[in-house]
Amino acid sequence: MAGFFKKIFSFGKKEVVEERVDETAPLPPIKWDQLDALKPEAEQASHPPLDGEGRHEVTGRGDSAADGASHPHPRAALGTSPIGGEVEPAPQPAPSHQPAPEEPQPEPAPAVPPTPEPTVPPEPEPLPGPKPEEEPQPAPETPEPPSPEEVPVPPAEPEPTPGPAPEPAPQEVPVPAPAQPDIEPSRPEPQPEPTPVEVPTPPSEVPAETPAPEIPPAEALPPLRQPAPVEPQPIHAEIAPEPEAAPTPHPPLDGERRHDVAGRGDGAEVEPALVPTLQPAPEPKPAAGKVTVSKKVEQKAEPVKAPEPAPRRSWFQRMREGLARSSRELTGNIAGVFTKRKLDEDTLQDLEDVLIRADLGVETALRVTDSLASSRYGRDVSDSEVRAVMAAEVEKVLTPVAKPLELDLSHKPHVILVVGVNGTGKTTTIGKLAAKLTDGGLKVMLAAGDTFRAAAIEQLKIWGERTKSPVIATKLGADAAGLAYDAFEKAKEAGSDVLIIDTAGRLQNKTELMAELEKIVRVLGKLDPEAPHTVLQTVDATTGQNALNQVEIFRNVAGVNGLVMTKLDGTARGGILVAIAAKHRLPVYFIGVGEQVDDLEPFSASEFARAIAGVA
Ligand SMILES: Nc1nc2c(ncn2[C@@H]2O[C@H](COP(=O)(O)OP(=O)(O)OP(=O)(O)O)[C@@H](O)[C@H]2O)c(=O)[nH]1
Repeated sequence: MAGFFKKIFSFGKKEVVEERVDETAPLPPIKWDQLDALKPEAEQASHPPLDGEGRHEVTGRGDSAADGASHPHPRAALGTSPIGGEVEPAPQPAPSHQPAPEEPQPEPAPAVPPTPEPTVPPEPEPLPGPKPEEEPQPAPETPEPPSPEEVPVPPAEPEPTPGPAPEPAPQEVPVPAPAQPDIEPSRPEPQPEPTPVEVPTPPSEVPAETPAPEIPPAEALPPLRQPAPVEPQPIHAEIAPEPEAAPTPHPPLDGERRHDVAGRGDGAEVEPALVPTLQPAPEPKPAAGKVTVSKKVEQKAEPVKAPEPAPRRSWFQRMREGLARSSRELTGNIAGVFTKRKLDEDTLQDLEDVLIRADLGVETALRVTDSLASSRYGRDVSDSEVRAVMAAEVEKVLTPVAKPLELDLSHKPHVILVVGVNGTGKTTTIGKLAAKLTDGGLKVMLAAGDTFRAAAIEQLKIWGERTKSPVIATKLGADAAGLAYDAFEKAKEAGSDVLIIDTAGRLQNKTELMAELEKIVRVLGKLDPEAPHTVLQTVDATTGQNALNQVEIFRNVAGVNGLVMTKLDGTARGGILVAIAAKHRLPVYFIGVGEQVDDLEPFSASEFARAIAGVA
């Protein structure tokens, strides 16, 4: 018996060792009788062999299918190393397990976000750490990618598996293509390509997995799964910078990190957004440029005020324009005389007539013709040569009278008595002169001595306001001499530098005029024997030859010692000034070429002579 048992036991071992080959051979002769008797014992004997490793392998295979649940755990725990190498020979069980891991795979795709989330906190470190840990999972899955290719086997199994993990795997599993979709869900577009599908999956990850293509295609599968984890990594890397951007506040949170990150990103973005919003606020500050617009508008308004600049033309320009009529008439007549004609007695006589008609006076006309005859008699002479000679001779006449007005401020005040015919511009000239003096820092007082005309009083008050000069006035028709006396005293009391006295200019009663002017001079002399220190006569250039008589009268009655030629603008009779200067030899201090305050300029003999002669 003992020997029999030994044989059987040893036989059994042989069978076990030799497996099926030995079993086929011996089965026909012996087995049935002995085995039937031995069966219970064999079963009893089977328990002891449990310790043997060989049964483990067998049972292990048989149990593996039944144990399903238990195996998945060890696989998950064991990782790829044991199973991975053996799995190839036993693919079926592996797929059963694979679907389970596959399920996690589809899950990883959705779950991927969580994986990155945990990885997020340790961005640099966790990345390497989680990779090896996750790799075991992808490793079992790595066979899966071939399984999708081999899918025919797994599809039946994945269907049962759908029970455990129904959602993604089952529907996708039935067809190998769906298995790909399993991968695809995590990576959508690559699906159309079968194995390349995996490649396409990496392409999304390509940047990180570029090394994977270097690995042979068989291994490409594992890298494919790795890329899946890798993908989140780059994502983390990408996300990482964001949290870095706004890391400080929320440091730790894993899953929330992304949320936080997103939140941070949002927050961080929000802050910058706020900042830019704040910046736009400062930008509007530069947008203060808008303010400039309003300023421009103001500037536009200003030019509206600037119509006055028109009279800003230079004095000489204004004088030339003012004498234009006089010059045109004169030069035109001269040209008519000397067109293709030699200088002879007739031409000289014609020229003399032209100059006299231009109010230059006989004396000045003779000076010009004499000058031409002495140098150019019997020669062809152009009108320009004639005008040049005329300008030179006129200048010679005017130069002695072209003197600046000098005020002796040793007299307090320096009294200026302004006389002239009505309407020649006395009051206006007083206002212009007061403006010059006050602008020069002198203290000026005005006296409204024309008591016969109310408008003259009011007009002087206006000029007083413009020039900030006090105006001494009395009731209409009052004694002009009495007013002059009072104004002189007040000017002394006020410490005025200059007192300017306006007077009436009635010529219809020469006796009354002379009596009044003499009285004013006499009264002023009581306060200062030398007053009035300056007696200015305004001469209206438009009056022509009458100006010569006016200067004659006022010079005799009031002791005029200086002239102001007014209204030279727009008259054709400016030559009268030359005639007056030649006859009376009185200083011409100023000439008036307009009604504005600055239309009073010192007289220049040269400029006036060239202007009236039409010489540039
Ligand atoms: N175009 C021009 N007009 C002038 C000039 N000077 C004065 N006028 C004008 O001539 C007019 C008479 O000027 P007034 O200053 O009142 O003359 P006035 O001699 O004081 O006259 P009465 O007060 O009546 O004695 C006014 O309309 C002045 O604006 C000038 O140089 N050129």
